Amino acid sequence: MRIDTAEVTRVLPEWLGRQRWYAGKSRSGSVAARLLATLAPPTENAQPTLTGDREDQQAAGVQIWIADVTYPDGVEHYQVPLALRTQRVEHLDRAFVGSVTDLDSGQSVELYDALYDKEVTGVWLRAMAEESVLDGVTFVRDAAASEIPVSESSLVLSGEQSNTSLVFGDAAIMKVFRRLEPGLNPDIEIHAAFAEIGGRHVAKLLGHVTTERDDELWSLAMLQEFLTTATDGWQLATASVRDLMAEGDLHADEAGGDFAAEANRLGMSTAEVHADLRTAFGTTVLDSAQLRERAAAMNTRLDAALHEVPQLADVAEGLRKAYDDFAEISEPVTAQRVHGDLHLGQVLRTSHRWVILDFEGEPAKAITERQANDSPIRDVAGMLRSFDYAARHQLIDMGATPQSEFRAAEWAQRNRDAFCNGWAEAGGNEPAASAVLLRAFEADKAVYEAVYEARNRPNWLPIPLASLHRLAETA
Ligand SMILES: Nc1ncnc2c1ncn2[C@@H]1O[C@H](COP(=O)(O)OP(=O)(O)O)[C@@H](O)[C@H]1O
Ligand SMILES: O=P(O)(O)O[C@H]1O[C@H](CO)[C@@H](O[C@H]2O[C@H](CO)[C@@H](O)[C@H](O)[C@H]2O)[C@H](O)[C@H]1O
Repeated sequence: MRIDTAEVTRVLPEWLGRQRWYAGKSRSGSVAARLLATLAPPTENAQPTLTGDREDQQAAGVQIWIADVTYPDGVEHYQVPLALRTQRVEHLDRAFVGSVTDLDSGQSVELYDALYDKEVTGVWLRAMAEESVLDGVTFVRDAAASEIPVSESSLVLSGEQSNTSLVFGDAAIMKVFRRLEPGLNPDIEIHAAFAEIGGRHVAKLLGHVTTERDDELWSLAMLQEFLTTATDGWQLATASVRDLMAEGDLHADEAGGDFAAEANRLGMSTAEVHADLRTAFGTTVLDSAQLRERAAAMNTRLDAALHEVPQLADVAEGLRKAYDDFAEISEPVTAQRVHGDLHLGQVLRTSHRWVILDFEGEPAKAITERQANDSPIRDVAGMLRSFDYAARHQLIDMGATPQSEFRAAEWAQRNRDAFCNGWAEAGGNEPAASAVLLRAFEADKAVYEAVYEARNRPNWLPIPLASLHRLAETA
């Protein structure tokens, strides 16, 4: 079975535009498909059927395609693993990408997002367990072969994510990176480093997948142990806010489901992760010239954001003042590897401890930028933003009143303080002592969030905008 690149190029744009992880929705780019690798030819991949249905008995081929999207100011590359089938498959309807023609037989070939096709996802795990190289794609095993659950069936996680994650049984989770860039993905890099130093607050790395092109390494996927008993911080924090709002007039410390003790432990765990990152990668110092450069970059991000979110004009002057204060910090600032996109959706509470996930950094930044050392206050700011989000997002659904606004602000403040105290107690500096850094980082993050919300969840845009008003006023 051979399919024509031009035909794949024809069907991809409409499907891409519907994917949550596709960052190009608000821009017009031209899409060109290219075949990266064939992981399994159609005839060699027949799997025993799960359901016994006839349609499942077709042998699907598996290919990794890349969608190169060209905009006036650059190119983005998206990974699109495709399952090639000879017939439409009803239960895969939501993963249908398009129909093309087999160049050899003239028959129709039905293309599906392979990550939703349970009959083919085992290819990735088997190749990692066997440390295979398939058509230039290298499958690396980072744990014992017995820890790779090759015979488990997969299920795609349905959350709003930048990548696509599949859970195999309840043993492993594979994240397939969607937007690709040259370089070892920091998520793989940091998990591998933590395996060496014995970091306690991350999930175990089981394997990863890379390829080489034009003498550069590209990261395609990462496999980790799946933490079955875990609940994510966003669910726990928003349940606490719901409990509070359901009570008539109680304060956050009086209502059931108070989150502050967990926020405090989360702060401590974050400080331990920062210490592990220092052990693994060392520290550097940001001098005044570098601080000015970072402030200039924040201003540039604000300039770009103003084009997409015109409401930012009301706060721009105050934010620029926060960035000026950052540029004028006179003492050197200690820098290290950081998480880069820390928020409540990136932390899991297991029965033993908080675990931090997804060390990729902000998906919108280049890998080199995400690997650059920064102040760990950047992560503290990210989490503080998340407490604002958890408190305020329910006001969007239920409608804000002066009283609910007040109570949401009180919940956010209580948990922000608890987190900062935990971070300081476990070895971070007191964040309040770094107030200028904290305010600038919070502002920079909330500007990023304003763009993110405008593109993905416009009804949530008021959340970062409200915080930006507060930050602009205090600058
Ligand atoms: N090791 C794990 N164990 C259990 N759940 C996980 C694990 N890793 C990720 N998850 C779940 O998958 C979600 C997405 O993972 P994440 O790494 O944040 O992907 P993305 O880069 O797409 O945002 C997380 O919010 C979490 O709910
Ligand atoms: O997909 P990622 O987890 O890498 O991160 C992106 O999506 C996040 C939303 O899912 C977004 O986070 C923002 O919304 C969260 C609530 O859904 C909130 O807790 C965060 O504080 C807020 O930044 C994140 O910014 C984006 O990079």
